[in-house]
Amino acid sequence: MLYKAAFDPLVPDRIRIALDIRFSACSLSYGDRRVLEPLTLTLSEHRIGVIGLNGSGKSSFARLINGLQAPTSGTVTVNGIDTAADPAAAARAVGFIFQAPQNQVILPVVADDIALGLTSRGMPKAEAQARTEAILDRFGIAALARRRVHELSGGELHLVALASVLVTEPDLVIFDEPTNQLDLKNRRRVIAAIAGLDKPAIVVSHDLPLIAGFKRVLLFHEGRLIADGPAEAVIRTYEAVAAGSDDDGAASTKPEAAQAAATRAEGAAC
Ligand SMILES: Nc1ncnc2c1ncn2[C@@H]1O[C@H](COP(=O)(O)OP(=O)(O)OP(=O)(O)O)[C@@H](O)[C@H]1O
Repeated sequence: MLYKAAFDPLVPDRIRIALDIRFSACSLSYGDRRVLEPLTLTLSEHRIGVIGLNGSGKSSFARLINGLQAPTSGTVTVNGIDTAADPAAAARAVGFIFQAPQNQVILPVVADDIALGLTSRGMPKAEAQARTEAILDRFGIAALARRRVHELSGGELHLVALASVLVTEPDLVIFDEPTNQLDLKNRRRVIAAIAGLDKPAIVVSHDLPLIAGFKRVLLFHEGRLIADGPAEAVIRTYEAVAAGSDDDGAASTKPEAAQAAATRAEGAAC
């Protein structure tokens, strides 16, 4: 089988955590450049994939969800939190694993960095240390506790970043290109960690096998959501969009390709 589902169907619905993300006429511009067209949608699935060509607006969309980016117009709420009105609450509710996880590390030693996320929220040091040990155990990376972060491999770093986000018990985790630049072994470790998550996750990725099997995948093209539905149908649409694009990956100069793809996706998403 070409695409293997990262989503674990064995996680029963009843232990899944509720998720309610609402975009209401939300748009985003950088200066006078519009990068996301007005978008209204509700997300509640346990696993949501976000795909699209380079520069299509995927990361911008993801950053709106945890308040890293405020909308230019409209609103985004996550479990009732308005992300622009209360970005600190949004950041607590939504853990974000960046494309380059080394950028989210503050302290040089792994365990100290993970514990910092707890002590900075007022947790006593002893409890923070105990929780840090527990999460390192859970990811099978206890041996990394006293290692220096800058010495870690890419895959180890992703797992440490995931541990540092999950230890704070967010309602939702967003992964921005979690398998980017990983070798096969580390890619598998990261995919297994995502599959084993008992929390909702949004996965932004060019790694199509990673999101295959997700019930909900969003396809962005030139700042527009052009397909929204089960992975298989949306991936087919994406392949059509990519085929209609220029060789250098820039957006297509043939709008009919995207238009045709979008029309097909509408049917698929129903
Ligand atoms: N801080 C910023 N200031 C100005 N323009 C930005 C900024 N961040 C992103 N952009 C632009 O917004 C557009 C969408 O970028 P975004 O990072 O959301 O795309 P993406 O789909 O995640 O791309 P990729 O797959 O390459 O990571 C791009 O044209 C990008 O250059």
